[in-house]
Amino acid sequence: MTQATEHLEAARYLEQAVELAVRNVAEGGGPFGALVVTADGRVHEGVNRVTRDNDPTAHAEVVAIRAAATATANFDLHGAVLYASCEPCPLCLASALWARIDRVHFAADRHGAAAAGFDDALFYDYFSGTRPELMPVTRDDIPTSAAPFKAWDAFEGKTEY
Ligand SMILES: Nc1ccnc(=O)[nH]1
Repeated sequence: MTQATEHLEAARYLEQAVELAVRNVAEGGGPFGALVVTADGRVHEGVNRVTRDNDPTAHAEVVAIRAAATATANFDLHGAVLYASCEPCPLCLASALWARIDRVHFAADRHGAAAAGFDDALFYDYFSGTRPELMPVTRDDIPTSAAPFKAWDAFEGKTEY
């Protein structure tokens, strides 16, 4: 696919993601929508459901990834593309990495989200190491720390991911 054709395809899916986001606001959700297009060409939708489900992890991108994994009965979404109405936050990027998604396209960016009152840019700062005070993370090593990995290593029936 040429770059121009890829951009046109991305724009088409991003318009859909933005439509989902706009509709979701009227339905009481956050202003975010996302699509996962799996390798088979099927389109899996997600909208932000944080406040309606009392689920702080229910970002549009995560909801779309969950829908795609459920519909394809596979935790590995390689060959899939994520389209998001807004730049995916670190949670969503990590989710896409774990899902083995090929690539990501987004429309608005973290600064647009910040202007609307969302903390995406702030959390990017946390991960870049400039705002460690937002949430201290401490290691407390204990004698059994390695036991789960030893159990995993020894277990013959494991499903690796
Ligand atoms: N990029 C996003 C930020 C916040 N909520 C979402 O659903 N998506």
